[in-house]
Amino acid sequence: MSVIATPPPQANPTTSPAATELPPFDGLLIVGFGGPEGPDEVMPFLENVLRGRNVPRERMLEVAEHYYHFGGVSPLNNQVRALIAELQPELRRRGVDLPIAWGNRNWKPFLTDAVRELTERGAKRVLAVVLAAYSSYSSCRQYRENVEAARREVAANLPEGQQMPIFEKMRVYYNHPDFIASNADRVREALERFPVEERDAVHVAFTAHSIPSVMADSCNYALQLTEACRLTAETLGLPEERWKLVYQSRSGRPQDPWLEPDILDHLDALHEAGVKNLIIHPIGFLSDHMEVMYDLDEEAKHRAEEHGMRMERAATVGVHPTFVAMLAELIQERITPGSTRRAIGKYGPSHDFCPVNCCLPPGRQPAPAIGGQTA
Ligand SMILES: CC1=C(CCC(=O)O)c2cc3nc(cc4[nH]c(cc5[nH]c(cc1n2)c(C)c5CCC(=O)O)c(CCC(=O)O)c4C)C(CCC(=O)O)=C3C
Ligand SMILES: [Fe+2]
Repeated sequence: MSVIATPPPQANPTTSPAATELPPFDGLLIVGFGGPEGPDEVMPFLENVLRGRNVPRERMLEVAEHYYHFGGVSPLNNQVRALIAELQPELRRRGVDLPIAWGNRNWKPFLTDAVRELTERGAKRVLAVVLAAYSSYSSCRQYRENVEAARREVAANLPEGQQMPIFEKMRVYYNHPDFIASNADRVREALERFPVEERDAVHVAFTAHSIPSVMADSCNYALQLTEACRLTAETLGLPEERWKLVYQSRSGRPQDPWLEPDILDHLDALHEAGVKNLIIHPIGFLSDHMEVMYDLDEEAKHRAEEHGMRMERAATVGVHPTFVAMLAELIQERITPGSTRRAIGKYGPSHDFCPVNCCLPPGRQPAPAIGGQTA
């Protein structure tokens, strides 16, 4: 365990630079994963995703085929554009009027350009809104490192008279009441596609991106996912024996353990158990991007059909108004010192500043990152 200095008592229970020393937030950075928008972009995008990773070339070529199957276009970038288009007026309605820039880890528009844009606009303190609801190396720390790397790149070529902004990261929100409410709504929408008399027997498989077991051991990813599923099921009145958290989109080398069970194995098990009706809800993702379209709507759908099962895929939260309102609330909360920090369930609101070595897999050198505790 790392030793973390006890923070002073404050509304925000994390160690941060004394708020009085800092300028107010004056910019928002939306941080996404990125996806290709044409066939020529698929391979360079995948090279970016997998640089330095233990993922065999065959897996990369296989995933390239998933993208080509849809014309080489991931829907992800357009989904982020749609989300920002909803978020902007929602923020303005709340009296929050900050410039927004958007940048991705793996593809255009890149983070470095977004950081440069905010810097050129004279931003002094920027809140990074990462489009991921749970903590893990992939979904939290790596984004924090990516923003810091972008910040350094921009800082290295800073025109005279310009100053670099400070960057912080918004907390994860897997247990925010409005995140849970939006997910529950999505499952309900799918449930309504079943005949009324069958609804009481429909099973729900919640899915999330699998990650390597060593990565999972160093973070609360599975714990947070389990809690989000539990809270969503509770909201729906869904008994424990009718839902399960499973994983999808396993990558990596076959010999390395990743989080299980896989959705396809789960479909086999449900079939064995005589289950006829299933909803798959990708609670681990925020939009219906390529891994949802391919791994669920193609692969899992096909497996369900082989088993003679009815499978309905629930939508991700996407631009659900309650989800958009939650993002706006979290932004408002963070830029307004002393705000109430809403969360439900067992764990309370997640930290604003990540502890030292938060989500750091063993053997990985900590790279410089934004949004960490300073004491
Ligand atoms: C936790 C997590 C999230 C959720 C949090 C978040 O949203 O960030 C997520 C999201 C996404 N993952 C995505 C795509 C891919 N992920 C890959 C590979 C990997 N993902 C991982 C984890 C996660 N991934 C990991 C541990 C790897 C192995 C390589 C590594 O250690 O980094 C690969 C490589 C090929 C392969 O699948 O092997 C691709 C193409 C897309 C975009 C889809 C589109 O284009 O529409 C999105 C939103
Ligand atoms: Fe991924």
